[in-house]
Amino acid sequence: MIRKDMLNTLTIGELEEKYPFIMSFFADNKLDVDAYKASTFKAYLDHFSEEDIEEWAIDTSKLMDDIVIYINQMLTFLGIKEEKGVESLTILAGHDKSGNREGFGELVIHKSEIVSIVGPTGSGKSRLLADIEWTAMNDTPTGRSILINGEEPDKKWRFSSGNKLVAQLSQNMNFVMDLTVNEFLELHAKSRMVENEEGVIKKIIEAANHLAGEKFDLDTPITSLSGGQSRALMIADTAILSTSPIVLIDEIENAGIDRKKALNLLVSKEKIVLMATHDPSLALMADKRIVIKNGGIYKVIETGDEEKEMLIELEKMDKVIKAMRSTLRTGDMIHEGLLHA
Ligand SMILES: Nc1ncnc2c1ncn2[C@@H]1O[C@H](COP(=O)(O)OP(=O)(O)OP(=O)(O)O)[C@@H](O)[C@H]1O
Repeated sequence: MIRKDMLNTLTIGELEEKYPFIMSFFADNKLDVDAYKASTFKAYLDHFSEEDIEEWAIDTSKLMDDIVIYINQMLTFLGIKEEKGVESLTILAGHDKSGNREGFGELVIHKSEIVSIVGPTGSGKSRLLADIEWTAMNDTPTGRSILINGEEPDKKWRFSSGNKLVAQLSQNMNFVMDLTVNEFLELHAKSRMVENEEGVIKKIIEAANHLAGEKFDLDTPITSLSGGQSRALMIADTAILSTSPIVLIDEIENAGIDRKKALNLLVSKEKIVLMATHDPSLALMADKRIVIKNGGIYKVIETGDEEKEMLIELEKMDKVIKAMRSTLRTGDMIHEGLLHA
């Protein structure tokens, strides 16, 4: 469905692409829009002079209403459902903490893309994630705006609890409920009204155990999960159960989970993933990285071939550190041989 305010941003060319039948509306109303494909319909109507309007009895405000009615009636008549999910997320520039405009116009992130957010402590990484979660409309301290599929997002995203735009994995994951893992997942699955609850729960626990160092089962009380286990559970739960098309991760800690597997699990679900991180191997796994400085997006870097090659080296180093960690855990000595593990 189209709303009248959408006519303020969509050009006639875009309208024709989205709603090809609109051409007969222009023809029926004898509107020659050929030279105005790059303008909005409103701008096209505004070009008529007083004389034109009088001579041809053009009622511009009625035409604005009629075009909306026409499009919506045609969509209903043709049985076209426009709910296409979230294909892209656009960040429109705001300003940094000193009020300087951010150094980019707009940044578009597409489905299945991973974007990392890097920057010093306190620079504003969490603030950027919060702007996205709140679908900021120039109403947060940064003055940024967020568009979904290139359009102003529906306010429903802010307030509906079931149909959330964003699933957020935050730094602190403290459970206070007295439930077993199974009860917790059951509650969640019920609230999402999934079919085949049991199968889904099984899938989540399998995925969580795949991520966590130490295994746990469905009867474990969630309050006795370790930091790594609860994080693994939340990641698996978000990837499998959550319908939110955007996942925001505020630093995947090194708390005993395989972060690379975690990321792959989240991304394989055709989601948009943004993660704040200080970790080079995670940052380079992303397609792009946003560098934040003094509260503003300072630059956006594409992860090029050279960096992707470095990622292979980093993975080797990670493996060495992992081997040393498990050597420490089991009470053995660290030795040079581990460097070639
Ligand atoms: N553009 C901005 N204008 C005004 N205030 C901002 C801006 N960006 C961030 N801030 C504020 O600066 C403070 C620090 O930001 P934030 O917590 O996002 O930093 P961070 O990079 O996530 O830090 P850490 O790495 O320690 O988690 C917050 O209070 C935030 O609201």
